[in-house]
Amino acid sequence: MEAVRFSNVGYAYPDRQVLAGVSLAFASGTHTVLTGRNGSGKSTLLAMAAGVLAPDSGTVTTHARPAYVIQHIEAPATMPCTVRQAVEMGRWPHRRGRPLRAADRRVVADSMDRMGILELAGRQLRELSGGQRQRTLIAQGLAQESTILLLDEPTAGLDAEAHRLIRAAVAEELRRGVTVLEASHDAADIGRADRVITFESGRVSEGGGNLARR
Ligand SMILES: Nc1ncnc2c1ncn2[C@@H]1O[C@H](COP(=O)(O)OP(=O)(O)OP(=O)(O)O)[C@@H](O)[C@H]1O
Repeated sequence: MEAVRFSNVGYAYPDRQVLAGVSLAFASGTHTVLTGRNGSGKSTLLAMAAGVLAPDSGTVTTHARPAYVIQHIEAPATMPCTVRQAVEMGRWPHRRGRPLRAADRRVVADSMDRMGILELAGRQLRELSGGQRQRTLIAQGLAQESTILLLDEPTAGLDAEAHRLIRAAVAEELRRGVTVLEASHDAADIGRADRVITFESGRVSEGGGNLARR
């Protein structure tokens, strides 16, 4: 089964072509790390997988509604909202307008626990450090209980404990059959992946990863 497919995808911002002729398919339940220089197009590809950017050419097919976790530096830090409320937003796709139920609250608490932020539940987002905000966004992504998890540099700038929690959460999602696409520059993250895709000058190449080694 396939979770996401890019077919001959091109994308340009007004002053630069970022991706050209990219064709990739991601099998369900696999873990792929997207790597490559700053500005090589990893975030752009994740945004297209999430459906928040449409390709200029080619097609992107996503076989489920993904949970998309942007980097905390991309998120408004001053939004008047507590950590718990931010993670509860992850339940929106399940609620469809109904109030939060006990089962939703359990998922929210479990997601905060997995990111080690239970004790921050009542804090405003503006009162958090960058790493704490990043953990909150990831907890919001986990609370979505999606079958596709898109993570944009989830461990960048985080301490060793946060890094460990995120790796454990990714491993648990993979055990549950979730497909994980993750942009990362981290050698340890890259070493754990089933597939490693390197971005360069609008193109992608494949190499390394446990699938390639099998
Ligand atoms: N909204 C935008 N308008 C114009 N150019 C943009 C925009 N967003 C990104 N870019 C440019 O597109 C290119 C690809 O950006 P992208 O964020 O996809 O790269 P990346 O590989 O994720 O980089 P990083 O490792 O720094 O996160 C970069 O050169 C960037 O400057």
